[in-house]
Amino acid sequence: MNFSAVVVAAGSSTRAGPGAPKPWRSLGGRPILRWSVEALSRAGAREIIVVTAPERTADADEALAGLAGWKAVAGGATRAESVQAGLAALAPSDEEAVLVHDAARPFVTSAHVQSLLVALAEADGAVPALPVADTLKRGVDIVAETVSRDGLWRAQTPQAFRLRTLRQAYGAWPADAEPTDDAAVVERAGGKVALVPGDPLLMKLTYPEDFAMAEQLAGGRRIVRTGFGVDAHRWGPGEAVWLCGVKIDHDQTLVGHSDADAGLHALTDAILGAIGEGDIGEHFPPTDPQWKGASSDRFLVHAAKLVAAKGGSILNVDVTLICERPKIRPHRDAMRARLAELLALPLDRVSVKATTTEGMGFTGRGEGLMAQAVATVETPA
Ligand SMILES: Nc1ccn([C@@H]2O[C@H](COP(=O)(O)OP(=O)(O)OP(=O)(O)O)[C@@H](O)[C@H]2O)c(=O)n1
Ligand SMILES: C[C@](O)(CO)[C@H](O)COP(=O)(O)O
Repeated sequence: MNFSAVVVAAGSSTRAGPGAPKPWRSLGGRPILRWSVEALSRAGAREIIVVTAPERTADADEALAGLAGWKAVAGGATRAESVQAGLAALAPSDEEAVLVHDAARPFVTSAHVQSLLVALAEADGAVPALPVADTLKRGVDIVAETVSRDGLWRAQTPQAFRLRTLRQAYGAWPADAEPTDDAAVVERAGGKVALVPGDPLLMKLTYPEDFAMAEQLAGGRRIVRTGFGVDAHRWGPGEAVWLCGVKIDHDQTLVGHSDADAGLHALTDAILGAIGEGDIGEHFPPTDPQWKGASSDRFLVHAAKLVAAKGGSILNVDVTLICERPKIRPHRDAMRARLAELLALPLDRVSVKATTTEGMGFTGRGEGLMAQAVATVETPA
C-alpha cells in the first residue's frame, strides 16, 4: 500500500530538561528528527511532511541534508494542531494511507510500518500498542484506588490511517478538546482502530533520563568526562554576596564584572571543561558590557545546554567554597537546591562543601573567596 507520512516535531520539549528541543538533539551522531525521516523514507514513504516550530523550519534543511522527499511546514501550539498542519500540506490523494509519527520516537523501522499498513487494510486506523505491565493507581500523594489494567494499552506512534478518514475526523473533533493521539480522533468519529503489537523500541523520548538509554540503543559508545573549575573574587564593600545562586546577607560583597558568584563561575568552568568548550570568559567576555552585573545563573544554564546539545548529560557536580566568612553551612542546603534546579538534577547529584584555610593565604586573610568545582558528564564518544 502506498503511504505518506507526517512527522511532528514542533513540541517545546518542556519535560526533556535543558537543551535544544528534542528533534534537534543528537542521537548516535544524528539529529533525532533525522532518525524517523530516514526510517520512513527507507520504508517507502512517498512524501514526508516534517512539522516544526515556526522558527525552526529552516533548521530542517541542515538536520535532513541529503534526504529527499520531505517538506517542512510550521506546526501549532498543540500536537493536534501540528498534525493538522501536516495533513493540510500533504499532496497525495485522499485514499492514500498516512502515517502520523512523533519525531520523539526515533527507532521506527520498516517492519513497524509494514505491520501497520497490513492492519489498516481491515480497519480505519491502526496503532502500535503495548499492554500495560505495571499496576495502575489513581490518586494524588495517597492512593485513591487501584485501577484494573485489563484491556489497557499504551499507544505509540506511528499511527496509520487513510488520509480522508483522518482529515474528516479532525474536522469533526470539538474545538474545546485536545486529543492526546490521532487514533482518539478517529475513534470519536466512529472509526475502527486496530491494535497492532507495539515495540519497546518505539519509546517516546520524554524525560532527561530517556536520552542516555536511547543513546545506548542507538549503539553509540558513551564516555564519562570530568571537568575542573576554579574562580576567585576579591572582597569589597557591600551588604550581601551571591554564592552558588543564593544571596547571603554579609558585611562585604565579592567584586566582579557580573554578580561575582564564584561558586557558579567555578562550576560553569568545570562543566565547560568536561566537554572541551573552553572557559566562561570565552562564552561571556568580561569586557562585554551586557554581562555587567549579570546573574551568573545564566552562565551555568548555558553550560548545561551545551552538554545537552552534544547529546550528553551531567552526572554529578561538586563545589567547594574556600573562605573564612561567611559561614556556608547554614546556606548549603539552599545552594544545593538552587544548583539542582538550574541543572535539572536530582539533589543527591549536587554537592556543595566549604572549608577555611585556617588563616593562611588570601582567603585566610579575608582578601577574597575562592571556589573550586568538579563536574562529571557523559556524552557520546
Ligand atoms: N505543539 C506541538 C506539541 C508536540 N508536538 C510533537 O508531538 C510529539 C509528541 O509530543 P511530546 O513528546 O510530548 O513532545 P513535546 O510536546 O515537545 O514535549 P513536552 O510535552 O515535554 O513539552 C513530539 O514529537 C513533539 O515534537 C508538535 O509537533 N507540536
Ligand atoms: C501521540 C502519543 O505519542 C501517543 O502515545 C502521545 O499521546 C503524545 O504524548 P504527549 O506527551 O501528550 O504529546
